[in-house]
Amino acid sequence: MVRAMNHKSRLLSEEALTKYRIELLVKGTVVIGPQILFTQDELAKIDQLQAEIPEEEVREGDAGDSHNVFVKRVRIDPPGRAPSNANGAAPGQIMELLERKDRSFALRKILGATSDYVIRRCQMHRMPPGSYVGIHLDAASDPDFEYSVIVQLARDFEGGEFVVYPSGYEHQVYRPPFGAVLVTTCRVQHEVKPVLTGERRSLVYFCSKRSGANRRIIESSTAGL
Ligand SMILES: O=C(O)CCC(=O)C(=O)O
Ligand SMILES: [Fe+2]
Repeated sequence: MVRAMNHKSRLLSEEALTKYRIELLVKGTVVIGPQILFTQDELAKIDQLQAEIPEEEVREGDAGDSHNVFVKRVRIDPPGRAPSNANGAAPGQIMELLERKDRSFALRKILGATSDYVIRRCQMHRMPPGSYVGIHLDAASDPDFEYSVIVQLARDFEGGEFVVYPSGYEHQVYRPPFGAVLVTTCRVQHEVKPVLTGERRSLVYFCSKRSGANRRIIESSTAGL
């Protein structure tokens, strides 16, 4: 029994993982409920570590899209360079927590990979009232981004819905609760609606099968020739 467990996720049954996998394939987005991928203790640890990371205000996205959000960088993925953890001890500790074996195994199954995905970029968002993230495509930041994983870190806020716009389908509106994890493909446009009251906070990471330099600059310079 114990031996069999070694090859499985301790977080979820094979059946549950398959159910999430299918929903992600069919809809492009899936929400994994609270207390499944992250325990309360892990969320508290992330909260404690993030206090040490400096915050910047971001008003423009990588593709000129409009945002209004406070960002803490955990792992950066600059064009033309390989991803690296942001300075200081806390980013490395958050990455270590995200990459724990059971969680990586469960995510790999949900994302449908035979080998581990790498986390190319990771950041935390704080959105007081009036903040929003305009419509954008995550793959515009890095063409190798495949899935974004968004952990909900706040309980009390209104607005801030996550809206996806699959081409040829009705848009979908998500309001995941505290501790839930929303996984979405980086090839579908989406936005975060303005926060109305309270404060929305999230931890966002972008997964890819490729670990080399961000190919964004190379692609755009080729396009310009
Ligand atoms: O904070 C979030 O919920 C995700 C925002 C987003 O779409 C992004 O960072 O690409
Ligand atoms: Fe996004």
